[in-house]
Amino acid sequence: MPNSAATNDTLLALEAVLQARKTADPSSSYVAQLYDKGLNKILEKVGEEATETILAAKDLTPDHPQELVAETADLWFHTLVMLAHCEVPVQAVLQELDRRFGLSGLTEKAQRAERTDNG
Ligand SMILES: N=c1c2ncn([C@@H]3O[C@H](COP(=O)(O)OP(=O)(O)OP(=O)(O)O)[C@@H](O)[C@H]3O)c2ncn1[C@@H]1O[C@H](COP(=O)(O)O)[C@@H](O)[C@H]1O
Repeated sequence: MPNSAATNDTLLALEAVLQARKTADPSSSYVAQLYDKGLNKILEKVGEEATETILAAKDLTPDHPQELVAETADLWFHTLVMLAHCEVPVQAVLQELDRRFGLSGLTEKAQRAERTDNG
């Protein structure tokens, strides 16, 4: 089973913090401020960070990867806030990636088309 314990531990520890922030005072927490502003604001941030990640990748020079690393971290962080707000566990996404692991995207796409054809 493909699994990076360090990566999963970090994501799951962060998820626990994001859950705890649901009862935090917005004046003391960026995450609580996002929850307070609601889903549209969270989605706006996900879109903004996705755009910034794309721009960082386009401007990437091999000896300076840090900007792309930082923007990708911002994007992942805001998607985790989105999942927490929507009550979707991070574990469900990790399990879905594990389920897909080793399955070619082309094979999966063909299976999807077959399922659609069969109603
Ligand atoms: N990983 C992060 C993290 N990554 C990015 N950010 C914040 O996300 C924001 C995104 O950057 P922007 O420049 O777009 O922010 P901004 O201009 O203030 O945003 P807007 O006013 O435009 O909405 C910044 O304020 C970053 O500090 C994060 N804030 C929090 N975390 C984690 O979440 C935990 C809880 O945070 P708090 O709820 O603030 O305690 C922290 O301990 C961290 O582990």
